Amino acid sequence: MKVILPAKTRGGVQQMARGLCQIMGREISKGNFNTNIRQMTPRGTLQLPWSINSVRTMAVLPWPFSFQPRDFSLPNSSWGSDMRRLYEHYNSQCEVETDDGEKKWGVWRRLPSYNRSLKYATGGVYLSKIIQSKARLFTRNIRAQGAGFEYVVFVNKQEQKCVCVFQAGHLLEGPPGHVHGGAIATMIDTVTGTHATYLSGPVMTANLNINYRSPISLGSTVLLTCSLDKKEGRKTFVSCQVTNTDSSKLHTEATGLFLSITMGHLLGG
Ligand SMILES: CCCCCCCCCCCCCCCC(=O)SCCNC(=O)CCNC(=O)[C@H](O)C(C)(C)COP(=O)(O)OP(=O)(O)OC[C@H]1O[C@@H](n2cnc3c(N)ncnc32)[C@H](O)[C@@H]1OP(=O)(O)O
Repeated sequence: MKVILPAKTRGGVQQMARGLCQIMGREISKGNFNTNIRQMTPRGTLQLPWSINSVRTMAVLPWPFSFQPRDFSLPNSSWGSDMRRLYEHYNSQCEVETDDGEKKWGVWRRLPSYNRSLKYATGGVYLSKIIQSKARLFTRNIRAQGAGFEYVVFVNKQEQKCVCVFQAGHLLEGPPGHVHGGAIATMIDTVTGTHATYLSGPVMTANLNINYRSPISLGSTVLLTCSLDKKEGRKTFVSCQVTNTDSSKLHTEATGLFLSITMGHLLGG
């Protein structure tokens, strides 16, 4: 499919490319996306977990990611002790110091939160400024700290695994005193989807199977642990377990199928 971009979307493409690289923990300066993608970091060679061609394909399509100044994945005053302790546990493994004092990436990587601003809807219709400016990632749309979804995602590329530390706020109530099943499903979809995207590039959820084993208390912190089951062509199969913080109690388990898409799919191409 050939996509011809309106001039005003090209800046957004640059922005999206930069956004992708920030998600991967790297910086990219304006204009060097195609030429310097393999040398964009002072820390070493960039190794994207999916093929470079798919990134190039994405880079010529109008799906701009935009980073807001606030990173919702960083600790805030609403985080309880379990949330902070687990954050520190994984965050301390994101960067390690060598014997000669040099800092290197560790096995884990914290993913910053992001807001994506899609300018076009299915059929290539340009979204109104009002819709664009009001659109929020579902899990980040409650402004009050601690009221909704407080979470941070860490990925481990070596083990093709990811963990999410999630503290469920009071606005997520389902059964009295416990978390709504839809809120749990939302987190599972978000984290498995993020993991599949990290491993395979842009995907959409095709299938999600969830078994609820024991309720989650409102206000508590749980761990979502996701692993890659297999990849078959466009299909990425991910499984997920939701447990208490020391993994001794299983709350929920799920499997998901994610299908790789092109941006044309979202634009109705
Ligand atoms: C870049 C780095 C960023 C990292 C940081 C990212 C952060 C990111 C944070 C946000 C994370 C949020 C994550 C939310 C993710 C959603 O919630 S997505 C929203 C919910 N999902 C949807 O709305 C999807 C709606 N469905 C569709 O659009 C289309 O059905 C799909 C899923 C794209 C598939 O359509 P298609 O591409 O036409 O595929 P199709 O030809 O029908 O099927 C292809 C194959 O898949 C199989 N298949 C299709 N559907 C199914 C199914 N349901 N069950 C079993 N098999 C199926 C087919 O049988 C076929 O198999 P084969 O015959 O090839 O063996």
